[in-house]
Amino acid sequence: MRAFTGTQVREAERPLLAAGQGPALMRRAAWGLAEHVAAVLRARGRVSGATVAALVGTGNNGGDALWALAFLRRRGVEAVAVPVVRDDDGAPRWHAEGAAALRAAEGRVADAVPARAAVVVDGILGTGARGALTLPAAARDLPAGAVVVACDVPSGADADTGGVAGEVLAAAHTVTFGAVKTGLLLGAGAAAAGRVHLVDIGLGPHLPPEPRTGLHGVDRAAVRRLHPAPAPDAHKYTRGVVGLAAGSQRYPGAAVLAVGGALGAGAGMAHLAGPAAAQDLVLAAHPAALASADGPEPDRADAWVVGPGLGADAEARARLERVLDAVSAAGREPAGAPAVVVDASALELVTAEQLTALAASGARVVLTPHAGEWARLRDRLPVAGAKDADAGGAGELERLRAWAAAHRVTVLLKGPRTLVAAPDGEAWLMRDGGPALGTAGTGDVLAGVLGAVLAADRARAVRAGGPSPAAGRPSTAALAAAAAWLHARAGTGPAAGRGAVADALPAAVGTVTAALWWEDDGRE
Ligand SMILES: NC(=O)C1=CN([C@@H]2O[C@H](COP(=O)(O)OP(=O)(O)OC[C@H]3O[C@@H](n4cnc5c(N)ncnc54)[C@H](O)[C@@H]3O)[C@@H](O)[C@H]2O)[C@@H](O)CC1
Ligand SMILES: Nc1ncnc2c1ncn2[C@@H]1O[C@H](COP(=O)(O)OP(=O)(O)O)[C@@H](O)[C@H]1O
Repeated sequence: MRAFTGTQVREAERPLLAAGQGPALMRRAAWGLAEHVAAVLRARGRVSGATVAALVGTGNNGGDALWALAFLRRRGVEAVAVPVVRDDDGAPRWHAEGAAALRAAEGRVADAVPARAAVVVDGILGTGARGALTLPAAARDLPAGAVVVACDVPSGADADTGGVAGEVLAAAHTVTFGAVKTGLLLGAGAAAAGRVHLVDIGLGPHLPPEPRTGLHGVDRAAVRRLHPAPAPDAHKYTRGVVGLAAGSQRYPGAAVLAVGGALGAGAGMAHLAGPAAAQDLVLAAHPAALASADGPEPDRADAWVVGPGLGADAEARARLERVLDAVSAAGREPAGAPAVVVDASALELVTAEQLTALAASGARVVLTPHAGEWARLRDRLPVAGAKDADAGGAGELERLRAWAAAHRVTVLLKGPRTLVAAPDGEAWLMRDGGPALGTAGTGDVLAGVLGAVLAADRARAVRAGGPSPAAGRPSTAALAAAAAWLHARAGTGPAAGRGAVADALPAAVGTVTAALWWEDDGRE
């Protein structure tokens, strides 16, 4: 699934409208809307005899709602249209053909939503909305039991950004046309949209094809492609070696969690570079891991994870520098630079110059801040267009894109939903997971999972004859989204265990990864 801004969808519609297909598109959209409303009615009892009211605005969004009422009327529904704008002479200001269709179907017009309405369709505003909305009186006093179904976009939400500048009419369902709008997935718009249903109206061939436009969604099929099962002749080095500069005397546990994440996601080898306290704990928890002061030889690591539990002292800084040196040294070798995950403490330490050097080395670089780390990164390493703080939504996506582009790194922003943006603008949204993951240490596991996914990709590329990120290799942003999906699934599935989620998470990642890789291969 890929989501597009309302503006991109309007662009895609333009040639079809110019070719006179507007009315056909509208009827297709309205038919899909009517189908979903009928499904809501069926779930509540019956369709015929039920009352559906629509709040109808002045534009095509209102036109969709009027046509949908007309279709529903033909299925025995009592269809009531409530115009939200009237001209001085009292005549409703609305889509003339839609109104004619409703009249022909013997629908009614009223000034308020009847108390018996089982469903209220919100056809006030769609992608044509500009600026703040003040809800019309008829939208303020809806019957308590009525289910609100938004037509295309909840009125008041910006279809591009998910921002809500004024008031918004919250819906239980949004039936959207042509493509899912980014404003339905982000920020306040996502909260107001409820469940989103897509109706195909034939816009597909007209939507922008490039990966850097739109917002990609990640699912199981995508993750299977991005993090495939090891080849039958795989061995530990061809599956990917992850080096982890993690854990310190003060925070040794983070090393255990990060190494566990890497092993759970199927790394061929996970090798800790850390102090004795962290080494001991890691080996006690994961006998399969390696642990030493310096980690793998520079030419052995396919990916480095730096940061979990590193701390902020001079030693932490020196450990970060050692990893970055190893990466640039390896970048000069034929196999090319290993990937780097910059997480946790390393996000507080890394400098703009270091990011520039990493980008120049050709390494895949992913920074994994949570909201607090992200705010500090933007303060410490400011970028035009990434600074101003507004509430959530695609404003946030655009800031992420601007920052990623300026520093030429991929950024994975953690939180209740995970957003990934690449320097070229490619962006992914991962909405799996849940509050079960909101405990200390789960981010450390994610860093390890991401290290394993990136290491596997590099090892595959080296085996195939060259690590160049171009030709046929997945994008860094896609790999990061895949890692976030594995982590989220592990955190919410039955394998996650109860209570101390982070401790149980590496094993749960292993269960999810094994199911992803082996479940269809005919073995028990
Ligand atoms: N054009 C077409 O053929 C198609 C249109 N579609 C529908 O058309 C919608 C877009 O229609 P429109 O472009 O007519 O736009 P809208 O119906 O979203 O808005 C119509 C009018 O509302 C007013 N308005 C804008 N912002 C306002 C605010 N903040 N407060 C009060 N009034 C405001 C403006 O006068 C604007 O022109 C889509 O969301 C979709 O529902 C779909 O049926 C697909 C096909
Ligand atoms: N409410 C939530 N819903 C979904 N995912 C969540 C939620 N809260 C936290 N997470 C996920 O859990 C992880 C927490 O990471 P982080 O804040 O870095 O934890 P820590 O630093 O303690 O390891 C992230 O992957 C984040 O996306």
